Amino acid sequence: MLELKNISFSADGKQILKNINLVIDDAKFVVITGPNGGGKSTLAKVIAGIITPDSGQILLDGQDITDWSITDRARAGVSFAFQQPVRFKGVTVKDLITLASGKDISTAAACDYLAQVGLCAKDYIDREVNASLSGGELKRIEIATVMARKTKLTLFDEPEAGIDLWSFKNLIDVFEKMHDEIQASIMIISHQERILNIADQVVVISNGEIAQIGTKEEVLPGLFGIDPGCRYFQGGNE
Ligand SMILES: Nc1ncnc2c1ncn2[C@@H]1O[C@H](COP(=O)(O)OP(=O)(O)OP(=O)(O)O)[C@@H](O)[C@H]1O
Repeated sequence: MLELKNISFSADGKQILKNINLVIDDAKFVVITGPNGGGKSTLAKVIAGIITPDSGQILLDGQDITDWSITDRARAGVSFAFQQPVRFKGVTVKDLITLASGKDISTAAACDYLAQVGLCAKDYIDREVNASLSGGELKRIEIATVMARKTKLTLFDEPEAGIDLWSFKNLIDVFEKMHDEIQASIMIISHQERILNIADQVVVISNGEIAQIGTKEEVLPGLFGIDPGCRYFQGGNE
C-alpha cells in the first residue's frame, strides 16, 4: 500500500502540490486525471523520488520512503514510465528487458514482451535503444520493460502519448494483463476516457489539490456532465 500524507511542493515561488493525502491500496488500478498544469506529473515524480516534497510523508507498506533515492524506491518495487522515455545509447532492447526483469531471461521471453506491446520482436530485439527509435517505438519498449520488471507499484505518465498507430485496445489489454497477472498497483496519468473506464479508482487533481476521488462510477458522470457541449476528456484513438 502506498500512502501520501500532507504532500506539498513548490517551485519558483508557486505552490504546485497542496497538502495531498492519498492512499493507493494493493493491486488497484488508479487513474489520475484533471486539467493541464494541475499537478499530476509532479505528483508522480514525488512518488518515484525524482523530486522531493517540501513537506509531508510517503509510506510504502508502512515504511517511510520520503527521503529514499529513485534507485532505492525502484528496488523497493516502484517503477516509473516517463511521458518522454529515456534513450540508452549502447544498450540493446534485449539488454534493457533483461536488466528490467532482473534475471537472465531467454530471447524468446524478451520477444514475448515486445509482441505484447505490438512490436515485431525480430525487428527490435537487437536494436540499440538510441535516437534511431521513434518516440512511439521507444514508448512501447518502455512499457515492455515495465512489464518485465513486475514491480509492486508502476506509475505511467500519459502512456497513450505518441502511440497513435498502435491500436488503443492493445494498450488497455496490456494494463489489464499487468493488473491481473502481477496483482500490482498501477497508477496511470491519463486524459483518455477509455483508460478512465477501466480504473478501480479515479483521482482528479486540479490546481495542486485532489478535487475528487472515487470509483469511476462515482467520478465520471460528474466529470462528463460538467459541460456536455465541451468534452474535456479525449476518446481513445480508433
Ligand atoms: N520545476 C518547476 N518550476 C516551475 N513550475 C513548475 C515546475 N514543475 C512544474 N511546474 C508547474 O506546475 C504545474 C503543474 O505541472 P505538472 O506537470 O505537474 O502538471 P500536469 O497536471 O501533469 O499537466 P499536464 O496535464 O499538462 O501534463 C504547471 O503549472 C507547471 O508549469
